[in-house]
Amino acid sequence: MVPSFLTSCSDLVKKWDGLAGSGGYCEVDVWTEFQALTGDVISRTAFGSSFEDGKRIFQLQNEQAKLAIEAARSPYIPGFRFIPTRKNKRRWLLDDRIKSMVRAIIDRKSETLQTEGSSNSDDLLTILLELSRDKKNGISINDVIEECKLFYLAGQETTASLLTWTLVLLSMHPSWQHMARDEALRVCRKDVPDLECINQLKIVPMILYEVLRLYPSIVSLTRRTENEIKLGEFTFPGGVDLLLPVILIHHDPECWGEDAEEFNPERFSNGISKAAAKDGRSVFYPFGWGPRTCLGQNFAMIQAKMALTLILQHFSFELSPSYSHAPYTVITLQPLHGAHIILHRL
Ligand code: HEM
Repeated sequence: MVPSFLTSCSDLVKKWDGLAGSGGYCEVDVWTEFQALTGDVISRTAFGSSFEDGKRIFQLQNEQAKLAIEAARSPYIPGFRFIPTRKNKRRWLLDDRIKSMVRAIIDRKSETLQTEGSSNSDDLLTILLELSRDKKNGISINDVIEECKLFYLAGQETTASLLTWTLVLLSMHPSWQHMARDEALRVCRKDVPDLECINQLKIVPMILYEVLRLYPSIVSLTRRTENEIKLGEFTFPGGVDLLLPVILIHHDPECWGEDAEEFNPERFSNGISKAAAKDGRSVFYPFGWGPRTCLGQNFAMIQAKMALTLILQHFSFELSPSYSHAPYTVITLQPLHGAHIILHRL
């Protein structure tokens, strides 16, 4: 996992270095750049050597998700989704293509597993295929396909959103940018960061938590009551959909104090539980909570720390004059007009 992170993050820094050219600076839309980075990382982790094919699948999935959101936002007409309109036909075609491409990767991988065994690969697909071989407790090939798709949907944009808002906020708060860079250079020097040095960072994770508090990638969670349940002073019958407004709780002065709207990573200096007026663990939900909590939170945090450390080691950055602050939600919290940042090579 970590080598995949490093390969992808180092490629990004090299690309930016090239763009900076002899002038030593360049402007990039980090929202687009980080989506490509996190897609690359997940594709490598999920599909190993087939990661280029995986990326093509993910592009099709993106298009499919956009069409699904458009449909969900249109007035509901029963049965309309079965009518062969241009967009519906495109959705069906995308579904077929994605499934057949994933199936082709799976077939190739199964063949390699049969001839070479699994000792050389630790990608998600190999692990899932090993599970699907267990006839008694195993999962079906359809489950394998769905898991690969979910892994990408859940992990790509969320992590890109975290990294994007981090660069935006560190541009708005240069003193925290300096502190983070000092730490990155002190702990990891100019070396390629490994897991050991990443784990020694204190300020970088404080910053990432504060970004997730103010700009949670997923702004609300839903739950359905199974049976009658009492929550605080309210009693809900079974079958009720509840919405947990993560972003509102994260901005509530009763939980976080009068400076709840301010970017102050210091509040996380003694860990999550001490960050809020109440126990931080009960008012901080960037990765959800309970049995359905995010499976990829460690994956996301290691990737974000590694990417941020590499960027801090090589560049200082500021907002472009063309940047306009407009967070909006399409599944994840994203910048409506992109996030244009000027990078200066150090
Ligand atoms: C900053 C990055 C991320 C954020 C903020 C985030 C946030 C979340 C949230 C809020 C949930 C819903 C939890 C709930 O309902 O209680 C979730 C679920 C999930 N996440 Fe993440 N996630 C991130 C990255 C990732 C990554 C990188 C992966 C995979 C590599 C991933 C895989 C999943 C999966 C599989 C679920 C579904 C768990 C289930 O329903 O049982 N996430 N995530």
